[in-house]
Amino acid sequence: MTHHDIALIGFGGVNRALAEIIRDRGAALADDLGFDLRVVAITDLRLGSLMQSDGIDLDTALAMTGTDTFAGMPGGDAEPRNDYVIRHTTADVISEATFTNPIDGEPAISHVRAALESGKSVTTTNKGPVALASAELNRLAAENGARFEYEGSVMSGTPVLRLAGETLKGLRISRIQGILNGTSNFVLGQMEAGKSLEDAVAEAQALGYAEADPTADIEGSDVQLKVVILANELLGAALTTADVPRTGISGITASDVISAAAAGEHWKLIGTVSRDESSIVTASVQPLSLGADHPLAGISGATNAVAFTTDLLGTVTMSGPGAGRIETAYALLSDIIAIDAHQKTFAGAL
Ligand SMILES: NC(=O)C1=CN([C@@H]2O[C@H](COP(=O)(O)OP(=O)(O)OC[C@H]3O[C@@H](n4cnc5c(N)ncnc54)[C@H](O)[C@@H]3O)[C@@H](O)[C@H]2O)C=CC1
Ligand SMILES: N[C@@H](CC=O)C(=O)O
Repeated sequence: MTHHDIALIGFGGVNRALAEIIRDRGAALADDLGFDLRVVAITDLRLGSLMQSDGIDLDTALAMTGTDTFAGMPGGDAEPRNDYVIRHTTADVISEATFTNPIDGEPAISHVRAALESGKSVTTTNKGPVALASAELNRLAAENGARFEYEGSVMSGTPVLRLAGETLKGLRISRIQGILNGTSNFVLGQMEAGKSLEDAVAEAQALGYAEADPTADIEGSDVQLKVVILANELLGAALTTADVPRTGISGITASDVISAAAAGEHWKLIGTVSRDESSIVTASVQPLSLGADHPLAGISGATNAVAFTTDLLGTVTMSGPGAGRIETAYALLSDIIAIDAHQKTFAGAL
């Protein structure tokens, strides 16, 4: 049986949900997947840091709230000490799930860099490092014999990056169009049902869908990061957020949404990536009112969907959860499974 020790950097909704999965399903996962998981370090802005190389008691950690602190526990400290913990933990996998910073990706980029420099693999749902530094971080991973995995950075637990990256090979994709933000899609649906934008955002926050600053969801910068990731990962582009014009949904009024619905249409925040005949890739983010015949028109709630326009298959649409604690934690687990599989393949090849 193989073992993976995990360090959780940021102990909010998503990494807590990963800890719950490990606590509640660890034994079943070991039977199914052939490896054991153990959490040996946790850091968080509010709780501080905890390093216990023989495994942290997850019931105790999960019972802690934002007013508690790890200080006073064996291996505990009131400060997160992210860099120290990442470099010195006995974990072989670092799970980075701190706030996404859409401007410069920090401090998450530094967390990922520190992990990879010390030969530890990384799983992350944080869009900043992936959209803003994936070339450097993938290079660093390769140089240090580690893996950088980020399935949950687009469409939460729905495996769009691996699915499209593997199963659409050999097709020419000319367009990727998607509903890529669960919060804004949920909010637009709630507005159709008569709720105010503010009340709908508060509900999305309570459900664990929204960013720490939900402006990123409403004003489109979250989708901007995701279209950069799709363009660069799946179309081999080298876009940055500066290349992607963006308009969010704050200008869409309740009456816009209700009158569109009366005409059989639905407002959606749409991210689009296009590749022309000369392979020039462009991208944008904007709200569009979609007619009922559009493949994305019926996607509701926090569900996300992506329609790929291809030469040999026409349009291929993938949909699934786009936000949520457990759904997103599954993406982290799927990355750990990929890291394990890669290590076993590599060991088998030696
Ligand atoms: N919640 C969701 O549905 C999804 C979230 N994500 C991404 O996953 C990441 C985590 O999301 P959530 O857990 O929902 O967010 P959250 O806001 O619930 O948790 C983030 C945690 O990180 C901690 N933190 C922030 N900066 C830190 C730092 N410098 N050092 C140590 N701890 C720090 C905070 O104290 C908080 O506990 C975010 O980057 C988010 O964009 C991605 C896909 C879906
Ligand atoms: N806040 C985001 C979470 C996933 O990236 C969303 O609502 O889609």
